[in-house]
Amino acid sequence: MKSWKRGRLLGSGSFGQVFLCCDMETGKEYAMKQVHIFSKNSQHCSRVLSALREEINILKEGVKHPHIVQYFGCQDDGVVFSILMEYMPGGSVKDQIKQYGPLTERNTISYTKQVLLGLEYLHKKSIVHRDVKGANILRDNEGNVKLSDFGASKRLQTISNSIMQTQTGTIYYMSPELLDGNGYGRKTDIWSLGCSVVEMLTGHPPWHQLENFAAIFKIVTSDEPGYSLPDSVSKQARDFVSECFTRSLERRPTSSQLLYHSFVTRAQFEFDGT
Ligand SMILES: Nc1ncnc2c1ncn2[C@@H]1O[C@H](COP(=O)(O)OP(=O)(O)OP(=O)(O)O)[C@@H](O)[C@H]1O
Repeated sequence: MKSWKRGRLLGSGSFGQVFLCCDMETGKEYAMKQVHIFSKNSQHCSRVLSALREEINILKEGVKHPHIVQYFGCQDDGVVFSILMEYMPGGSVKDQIKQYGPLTERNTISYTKQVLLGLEYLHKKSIVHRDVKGANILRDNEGNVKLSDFGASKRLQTISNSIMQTQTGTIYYMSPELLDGNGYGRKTDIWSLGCSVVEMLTGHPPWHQLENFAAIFKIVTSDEPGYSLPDSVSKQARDFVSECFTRSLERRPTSSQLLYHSFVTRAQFEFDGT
């Protein structure tokens, strides 16, 4: 990564910043996520760093899909850990909502289908994304989206010394089983996808009006997540979201099953008149 030059700041997250950067040999642009390393001399931190390097090398070689942001490598100089990845010029779906407001149903269908294809690919490889949300669905300039920030991001949190380390905002996308201490599984991503579809259609995930602690309580104890979709939203969309919010893990559908849901399959003929 010798010939890289760092460009403008693309955005900041809970524990790092993402910069545009350019390979001066080829002129190709990439995104570089940088995290300041906390207590780099501690044994724990160096263990996490080497696990992170290993993980990114595996992701770089073994995870390639049109709806997954590609990792290209990583480096650290003892102070900053940098991950080089595919540049998505449209920013995130969260950025889109911030700038233009909630998405139309048609746009939501298109993004949801693409995210499902990415999730199906990851899940078939036994990879759980763990952080599906609008901020991690990145856009090109032509209506295509890709999932970013999987796997490695939890380790980045461990090595980071960011004052924003508490992942504010992420709690709203977490499933009841995760908050109950039963860990992550593929079905957890499906719950978070449901939250992301609510975010696309309304601008916010369920329970967004509550503080973190109150939101956790509601997610764990309520039969139905707290959201209300606009009147114009179709029955298919409502049914898709409530399927994602099935509390029983066995009954909650998989990404492959959801790809056959009428919400995503009807897009072509209903909207394009074909
Ligand atoms: N590959 C990329 N291409 C273009 N922009 C990106 C890319 N990755 C991230 N960004 C921009 O940088 C912002 C910060 O990304 P980052 O992954 O650090 O945090 P986040 O996912 O928004 O939040 P959190 O860290 O809480 O999960 C994103 O919201 C997006 O606008």
